[in-house]
Order: sequence, then structure tokens, then C-alpha cells
Amino acid sequence: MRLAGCVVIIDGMKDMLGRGNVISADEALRLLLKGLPEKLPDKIRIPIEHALGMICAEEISSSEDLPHFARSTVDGYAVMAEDTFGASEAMPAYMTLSNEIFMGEKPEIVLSRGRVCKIPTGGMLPAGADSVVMLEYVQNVDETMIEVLRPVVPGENVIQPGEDVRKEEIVIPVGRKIRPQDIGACAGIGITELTVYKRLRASIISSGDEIVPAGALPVMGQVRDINSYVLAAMLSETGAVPLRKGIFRDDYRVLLAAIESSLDDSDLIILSGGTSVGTKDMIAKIIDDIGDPGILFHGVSLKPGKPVIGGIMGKVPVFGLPGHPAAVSVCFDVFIRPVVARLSGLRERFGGHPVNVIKARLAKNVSSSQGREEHIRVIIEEREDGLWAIPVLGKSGLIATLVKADGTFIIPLHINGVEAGEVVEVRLF
Ligand SMILES: Nc1nc2c(c(=O)[nH]1)N[C@H]1C(S)=C(S)[C@@H](COP(=O)(O)OP(=O)(O)OC[C@H]3O[C@@H](n4cnc5c(N)ncnc54)[C@H](O)[C@@H]3O)O[C@H]1N2
Ligand code: MOO
Repeated sequence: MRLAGCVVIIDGMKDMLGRGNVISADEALRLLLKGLPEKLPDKIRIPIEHALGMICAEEISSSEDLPHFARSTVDGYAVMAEDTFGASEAMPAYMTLSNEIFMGEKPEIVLSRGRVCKIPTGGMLPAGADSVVMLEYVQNVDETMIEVLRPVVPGENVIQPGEDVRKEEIVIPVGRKIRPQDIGACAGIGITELTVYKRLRASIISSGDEIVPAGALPVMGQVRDINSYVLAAMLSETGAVPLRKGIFRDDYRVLLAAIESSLDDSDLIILSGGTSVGTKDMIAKIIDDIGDPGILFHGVSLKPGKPVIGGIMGKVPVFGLPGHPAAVSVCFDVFIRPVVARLSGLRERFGGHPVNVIKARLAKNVSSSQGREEHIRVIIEEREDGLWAIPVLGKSGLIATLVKADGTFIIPLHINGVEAGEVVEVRLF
């Protein structure tokens, strides 16, 4: 078996092949990212209403100013600001009413000194006007005249042409995950289609002689397939298309065939189960036999998730995830999420730091073995003195620990534990 680059040596820990050095999660991820193909997914054109969550593959700039006319932000009277200078309730400025302006219409009138036009919110300012006095600061004298009770400055209560988006300004950069407001901005500047990267396709292969479909009634010793559902849902959240390939026996040929056929239709392959050192756990062997280069690491100083396998077969990254559901979830966050981001063309924000994070005080001491990165599940409780993180104790084979928890915090590699009262950063699910 060929194994590339186990670089970080952590004292006293063995990897899954019994060697005296096990690699850190950071180092394992670095190896994976380094080995990924440079090629980005093919591009497609889609209507903006279908673009949510897709990765933008072209720089979007505006061919026009938005708005393309000066627009009132209030209901009131379009004026020349100068005419209102010094106006007050005690000494109002008397102004003559000109034509009313209606929504969606271009005013024909050119406003002259001492005159005003009634204008609705969103109405176009007439030529000559530079500001709008709100209705509340005006009194009608008769049908032809009003009193202005407060002055305005030039530009007050007006959105200027191009104030929202300037002509030729870049609105959406390449690599942006399209958000609702991005779609709105496109609509605003008349762009109704976008070029985006095709969604990644990820195969999910469940392995294990004991695993039965979720709809089956398990006999003693059997368990229903949980992991392929969790993985499919997590992949969907990232924008990738999950391909649940089914449940396969712990048999070299069966699993080899499942992996090889997935190489044809997938950008990445995720296997669950069979990563540990049991005699039947042959996932590592298959990945390495397919090779090119095969396994990059097997065994990481991570809990849960220690027996995780990462590799690349040709251009396709492959993950062998430990069968325990909490390990599946943690390994997805640590390894698969960043790989999906890179392959999908996403330009990461904030240096790749997780965005969905809150701070809370830890409710109990939590110890950790030095030399192992631990991901602790916690429930967030709102108390009078702020947010507290309550550790959810339980083995990594229990899916309910994940369901009860609101998120996880990380105890880094070289820390022995975290004391009650310390502030931790909880990454929310
Ligand atoms: N001697 C050692 N034994 C184990 C070690 C070790 O270091 N030395 N590591 C343990 C750790 S940590 C983990 S995690 C597991 C990983 O085991 P495998 O990846 O080989 O997974 P399995 O044995 O196939 O399954 C473990 C467990 O999870 C259940 N499972 C599997 N697939 C699914 C699924 N799709 N849905 C629901 N549940 C699933 C499976 O039935 C097992 O109960 O190894 C430890 N052992
Ligand atoms: O790596 Mo295992 O997931 O701790 O049970």
C-alpha cells in the first residue's frame, strides 16, 4: 500500500496502519486540497430565479445606472433646496404649486425658482428640482400655494442616478455563492440570466453487511442506513447534488465495482463505514488499489473521526468516513465541506472561517487528550446572564446526540481541555 505524506508527527499516537505518526486534521486537509484538480466545473446559463446558491462563473457588471433617474424617497414636494433655506414654522417659505408628478411618468415640467411639484415616494424629480420636502413639513395655503416649514439641503430625500449601482460597476464577482440580494440586484439592472458553474455531483456509498435501507425492518444485529441520508442532506446544503448509490456488502469486488462506476458520474465519492482496522474493513485497500495516487491519509488526530480516509483517484477525491454518525458529521465539516467549496469554484469569504458561529460560556469542564482535535457537541442555553454551551455527552455512534445539539466547538490539538466558564466559539449546525 502506498501512502503519501503523513507529515505532522503527534507523539504517542498511531495511525490506522499502526505507524507511530498520525497526521493532524489541518495537515490532512492541506494534502487533500493540494492534490485537487485545478479544473472548475462546466458553466451553464440559467434564469436568475434558479440561481440561488449557485456559484457565479462570470463577473456581472451593470450596463446602466441604477436608478437611471433621480428618485424621491418620500411623499412630499420637489423643490430647489435654495428656496427653502431659512424656512421655519415661524417664518415659512411660500411656494407656488406646479403640476403634480405621477409614478412611472417622466415630468415634462422644468421647475423654476419659487415653485414646487407634489411628488410621490419613488417619483421622478423634475428638471430643476434637487430635493424633496416631506409632506409633514408643508401646509397648504390654498389650491395654488403651500408653506414650507423646514429647509432641505440639496440632495435631501433623493436617490441620485447611479447611487445604487453605477454604470460599469461590478455587482457580482466570479466565485460568489448567489444570495437572494444578488438576484435582486441582477433584476434591478435588467440581467435575467447568469452564467454559473454546474453543481458538483457527489456519490454516496454506504458499506456494511449489517446496514439495511431506512424502510426495512432490521433483524437483530442489523441497523438502518442513517449516514447516506445525513450526507445527502449535508451535500445539498452546500449546493452539490447527492447521488445515493445504495448499500453495498463488505466485499472487495462489490465495493470496487461500486466505486469504479461512481468514478464515471461523480466529482467526488463519499463512502461510509469500513474505515477502521477490522478484517473486513477493506475500503482503504480498494482506494489504494485504484490509486493515482490513491490514499493520502488514513487516520487523523481527530475525535470523532479518527479512522477517516482521504484520497484522490485520478481527478476524483474520495472519502472513507467512519460509520459512526457523529464522525460522519464532523468529517464532513472538516474535510468534505472545504473540498466541495474548492471544487465548485466558490471564492471563500473571511479566509474560509465558518460564518455560522456564536460565542457562549461553557457550562462544564471538558477534558481532551493532548494531540487530538476534539469536536464537542453542545446545546446552547439562553440564561439571564447570556448564552451557555452545555456539552452533549455520548458516544459518536449515537445520532440523537447530534439531533439534541445545536452545534459543536473545537478543542484544538495541543489543549488538554476547556474549563467551565470559558468562552467557546460554537459553530452552529
Ligand atoms: N480496534 C479499533 N477499533 C476501532 C477503532 C480503533 O481505532 N481501533 N476506531 C473506532 C472508531 S473511533 C470508529 S469511528 C469506528 C469506525 O468504524 P468503521 O469506519 O470501520 O465503521 P463500521 O465498523 O462499518 O461502522 C461503525 C458503526 O457505525 C454503524 N454504521 C455504519 N454505517 C452506517 C450507516 N450508513 N448508517 C448508520 N450506521 C452505520 C455500524 O453499524 C457500526 O455500528 O471504529 C471504531 N473501532
Ligand atoms: O472516530 Mo470515532 O468517530 O470517535 O467513534
